[in-house]
Amino acid sequence: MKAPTTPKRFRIKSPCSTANIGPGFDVLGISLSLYLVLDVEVMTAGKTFEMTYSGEGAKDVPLTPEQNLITKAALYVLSANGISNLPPFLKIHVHNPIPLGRGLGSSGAAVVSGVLLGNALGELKLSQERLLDYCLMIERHPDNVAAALVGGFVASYLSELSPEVLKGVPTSESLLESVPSPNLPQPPHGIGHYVRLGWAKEIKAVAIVPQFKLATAKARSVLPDQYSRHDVIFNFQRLAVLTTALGQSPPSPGLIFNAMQDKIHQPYRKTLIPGLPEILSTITPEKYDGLLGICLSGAGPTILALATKNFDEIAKAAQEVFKQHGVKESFYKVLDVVEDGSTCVYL
Ligand SMILES: Nc1ncnc2c1ncn2[C@@H]1O[C@H](COP(=O)(O)OP(=O)(O)O)[C@@H](O)[C@H]1O
Ligand SMILES: N[C@@H](CCOP(=O)(O)O)C(=O)O
Repeated sequence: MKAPTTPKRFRIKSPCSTANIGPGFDVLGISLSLYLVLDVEVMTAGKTFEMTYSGEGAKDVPLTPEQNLITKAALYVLSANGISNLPPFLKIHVHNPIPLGRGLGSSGAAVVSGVLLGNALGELKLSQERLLDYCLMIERHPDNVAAALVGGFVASYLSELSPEVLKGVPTSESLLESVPSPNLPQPPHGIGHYVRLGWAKEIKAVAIVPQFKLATAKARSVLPDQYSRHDVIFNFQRLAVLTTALGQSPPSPGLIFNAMQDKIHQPYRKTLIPGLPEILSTITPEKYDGLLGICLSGAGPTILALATKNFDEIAKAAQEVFKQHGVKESFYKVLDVVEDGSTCVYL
């Protein structure tokens, strides 16, 4: 890629997200008010590549284009569109307040912002649907990336791809490993489908974040390949009710608390998250006025409580159970559901 004739500056913002919301494993996602921000300068001359980083992960996240998830996603989008490298004089500052490996969609935000970065650097003008296809080539479950890209409370599914189409689709890992090769395969069209659901404005998300990481890949590896009909129906019934119940004002704690129960992922992940069964069974709307429901945020270990009041009391109760189970350090954030999704704004 050549340097532009005039310098360009833009800012990309991608929100964090909480996925699953109990029964909606790999289906539901909500974007929340904590944003990964990229400040990008494409210069006509000067220093070659410079990436700086502040916030969560500053000590661990690699800052070379071939290793960093954000730039790898951008390089993939560029390569799939016939552009084999980044512009020669590029400066990126990343500010990341999203804790890594905690179930708040840090990788989803990194992937979405990287795909937007590739789109902007290559001046590709991809549609939102096509951007989602690119995100899904990298992060194969749609819940976090769909919510981070479009914003709000989102339900999504993936197309079933025919064996012929699937033959040309590399695994996410091999795709990222082959970055930055030229002419990587484009994603099939229309892999991801989503709908935005109603959200009652008075509901806030309390994220109780223990001070240990759990990689999503590890938390997915403990899940079984097959489920009983009973457990699948259990989740379907609750999922259908939950998608509407969270949009009703005033929200019903009785309906929502029960509709946030799950038999597909949380029971299997309890071995990875000390105190999880006790948190889910003892922190109830009967004991905590304003609580609507409580579940694992994404793959964990963060706990998500949906509530209309008493946020601090609810969060402290979860922290106390973590402490009793040996998780001494944790913090919490009271977050808003944000509707605007990811943005790229020229400065
Ligand atoms: N801002 C970022 N920049 C680069 N890589 C990131 C960033 N955020 C997350 N990642 C990558 O994603 C990994 C965490 O992803 P994952 O295990 O799915 O947890 P999470 O629930 O936070 O998405 C990190 O270890 C890191 O490799
Ligand atoms: N549906 C996924 C969601 C993972 O979310 P993350 O924020 O933990 O990456 C899962 O439960 O595995």
